[in-house]
Amino acid sequence: MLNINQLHFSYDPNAPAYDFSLNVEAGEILGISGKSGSGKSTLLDLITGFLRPSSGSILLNGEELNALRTEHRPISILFQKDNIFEHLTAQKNVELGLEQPSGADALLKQVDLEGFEKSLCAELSGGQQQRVALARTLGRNRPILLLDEPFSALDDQTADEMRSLVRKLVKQNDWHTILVSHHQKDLTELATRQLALKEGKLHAV
Ligand SMILES: Nc1ncnc2c1ncn2[C@@H]1O[C@H](COP(=O)(O)OP(=O)(O)OP(=O)(O)O)[C@@H](O)[C@H]1O
Repeated sequence: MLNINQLHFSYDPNAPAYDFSLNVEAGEILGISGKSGSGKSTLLDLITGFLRPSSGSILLNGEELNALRTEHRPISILFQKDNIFEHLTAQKNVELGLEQPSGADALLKQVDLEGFEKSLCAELSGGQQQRVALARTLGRNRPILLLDEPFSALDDQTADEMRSLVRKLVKQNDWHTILVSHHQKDLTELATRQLALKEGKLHAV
């Protein structure tokens, strides 16, 4: 279980204060909606450690993550774009996430990219690029997955396919997943539970 308890943060003393509390079970996708500027990126940055809270805790299965530097937190992130190195092949991108460089092809197969191992990522479609990023996520297999508008740059059909794939992988790997999105379809079709971010706090939907 991922527990975020009263994570308190403010950009400066005169700015609005954020106070975040949430829980995510293994294999669950918590959807977070919120208007532009409501603080969705701020929440994700606090979880990854790019921002430091003034108080509160982040616990994964009882273990405190606050003290860990960003690169040591057991977290993968999938953004809308720029998740991969376009000048490298699909295989190389996946290998970057692995401790030993074997196994990338099997991971690419799991995201239906068999036959694209040697393709330059710059030549792949947006959906295929997201699949490469997911293969790398699979290879690292970190227990927390943050999805930041991950399907917004994709056409409807590709976004549908990606939602199915992500749903399957989260379940298979028991990732504690938080999805932030403006897109109602992402939230209704992917999230197992939803919260709305308003005025610095999370509310039940
Ligand atoms: N580095 C910063 N310094 C001061 N204020 C900031 C900083 N970054 C963000 N903010 C402010 O904090 C608020 C929340 O920003 P945040 O980027 O978290 O919103 P968001 O919900 O992710 O928005 P969007 O959906 O547009 O990406 C906004 O009012 C923003 O202007």
